[in-house]
Amino acid sequence: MILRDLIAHLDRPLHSGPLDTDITAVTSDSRLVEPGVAFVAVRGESRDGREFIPKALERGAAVIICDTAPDESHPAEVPYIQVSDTRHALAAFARLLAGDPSKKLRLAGVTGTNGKTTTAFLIHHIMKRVWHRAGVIGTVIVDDGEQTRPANFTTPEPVELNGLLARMVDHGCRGAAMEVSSHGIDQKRIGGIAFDAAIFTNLTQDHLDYHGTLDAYAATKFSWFESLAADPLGKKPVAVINFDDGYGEKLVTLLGDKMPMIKYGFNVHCDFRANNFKQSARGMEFELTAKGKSYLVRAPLIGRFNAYNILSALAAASAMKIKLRDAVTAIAEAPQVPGRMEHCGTKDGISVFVDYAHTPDAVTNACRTLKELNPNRLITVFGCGGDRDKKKRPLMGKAAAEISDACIITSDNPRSEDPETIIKEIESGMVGTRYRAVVDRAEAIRIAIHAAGKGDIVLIAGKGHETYQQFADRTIDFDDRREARRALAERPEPPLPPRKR
Ligand SMILES: CC(=O)N[C@H]1[C@@H](OP(=O)(O)OP(=O)(O)OC[C@H]2O[C@@H](n3ccc(=O)[nH]c3=O)[C@H](O)[C@@H]2O)O[C@H](CO)[C@@H](O)[C@@H]1O[C@H](C)C(=O)N[C@@H](C)C(=O)N[C@H](CCC(=O)O)C(=O)O
Ligand SMILES: Nc1ncnc2c1ncn2[C@@H]1O[C@H](COP(=O)(O)OP(=O)(O)OP(=O)(O)O)[C@@H](O)[C@H]1O
Ligand SMILES: N[C@H](CCC[C@H](N)C(=O)O)C(=O)O
Ligand SMILES: [Mg+2]
Repeated sequence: MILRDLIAHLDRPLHSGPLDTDITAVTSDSRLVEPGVAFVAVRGESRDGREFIPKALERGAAVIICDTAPDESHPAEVPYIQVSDTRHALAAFARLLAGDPSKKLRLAGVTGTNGKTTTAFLIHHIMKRVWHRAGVIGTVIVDDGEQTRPANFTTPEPVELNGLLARMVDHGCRGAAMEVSSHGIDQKRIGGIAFDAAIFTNLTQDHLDYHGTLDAYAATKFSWFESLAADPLGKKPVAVINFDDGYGEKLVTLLGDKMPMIKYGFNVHCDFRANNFKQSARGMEFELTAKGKSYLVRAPLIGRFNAYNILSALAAASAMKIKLRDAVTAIAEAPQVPGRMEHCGTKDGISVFVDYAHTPDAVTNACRTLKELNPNRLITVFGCGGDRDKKKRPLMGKAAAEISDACIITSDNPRSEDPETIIKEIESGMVGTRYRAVVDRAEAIRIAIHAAGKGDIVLIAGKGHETYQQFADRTIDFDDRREARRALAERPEPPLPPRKR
């Protein structure tokens, strides 16, 4: 695309150098620059992209985009564009160079502290059942309609994101579901992406390391809805909001009548309302009241929180013109979301579940759900990630201790931090229950599963689908599900029953 046409989409850019240059791609990483590629110098948290302008020029950058004026040494023959917001420019170039793919798909975005991955999986499943081809982008996998691969980010950077959406269009997908993280909103990774449905699942404590306060975190989430209301980008996006959640209620008030809205939850004021929720170890059912009709929803998922995820998936599907009856039928065969309340086996009357609960609210939900299955005891194994929100550590401890009968505190991904220090911070919130600290996660899992007896449930929380464990100096292969199965298999065989006389 010609540079002149690209910069027409930027907000009052200042420019120098030739504008008839052909631009083939864009990047914010100097290491990926080649001739024909535009380099956007983004100021990050640890590095300032402007440091890498000389490197980008050396590698043949076709244009430099920056938020300050060029220095004197800048070669006159290389165009230089000065903008007020480099992340906005990066997103705009990425989108335009990929052919603005979000406009060619029905796209549902999911934001909120918990439930994004699950909800995106559910919407993707419904879309595939009804439209045959659909894509998904999130924490666990990306599926471009033909190939599935493990994800790098929850919400990818603009070049990867638009490239994925373009491949979905090429592969004949009619729609896609994607997770919208608060980092993704704040860093404008979703800049210019046109959504048909925007879901708000809930907001509870997480990511205070990044956002500072819960209100600032909420404001970031809300800003996505406000921007869709102010500029729907040629679509008529519907906001799908959890109206049982305090922040969801605030969002409803904030949006007023600025955009169409579906409120969901268990309370009587909801447009998509659940009632008569029941669950067993195998799944759940509830009555859905929506659009003046009533439906019996059955799903092979457990946990009242998953009823919320299902409600929002059904509401989003309906907002995207999928017949509610078809969506309800599809949900009855919803897939297992990897590492979300994943049952990893039963032996000697002991059941083991792996769940990605890594926030205080998620730990509460996961523990409560399993307690509702009436185990003899609930034994919870968990830790907290290093280099992430420290304030959630005692709160996760408190949540696990309050509901579980026994806990083993262990390491999650310690990253650059000392695992024992993280464990101490968790311990400071633990009251009431019996617990032990075991730094080695495999050992902690083994101890819990070997100490369990008939009728007990073991919950291994925090790492879900992850297949690695990150330490300061190394990353190892690690999978809670594999460790759980191994520990179950290693349990000694029960003694033979006494001989009949
Ligand atoms: C906190 C955070 O989100 N950080 C992101 C941020 O990093 P940063 O601001 O520190 O960037 P930086 O390393 O200082 O680099 C600045 C710029 O210099 C460029 N650079 C750097 C080196 C070089 O040689 N040449 C060069 O051009 C970089 O490409 C970058 O554009 O910008 C980088 C590039 O744009 C991202 O890769 C990086 O994500 C890091 C890896 C990360 O871990 N992010 C996580 C926290 C994240 O985004 N998570 C959310 C999920 C959260 C959830 O909901 O649970 C997600 O959506 O995945
Ligand atoms: N709607 C919900 N409300 C509260 N807790 C939930 C909800 N859905 C899932 N959870 C809990 O949160 C955990 C993470 O769920 P999920 O992966 O769907 O969320 P996420 O928002 O994608 O998380 P992340 O931001 O880490 O990717 C689950 O394992 C479960 O314990
Ligand atoms: N998206 C979350 C995942 C946390 C998962 C947990 N296992 C950890 O490593 O802290 C984050 O990056 O904060
Ligand atoms: Mg996720």
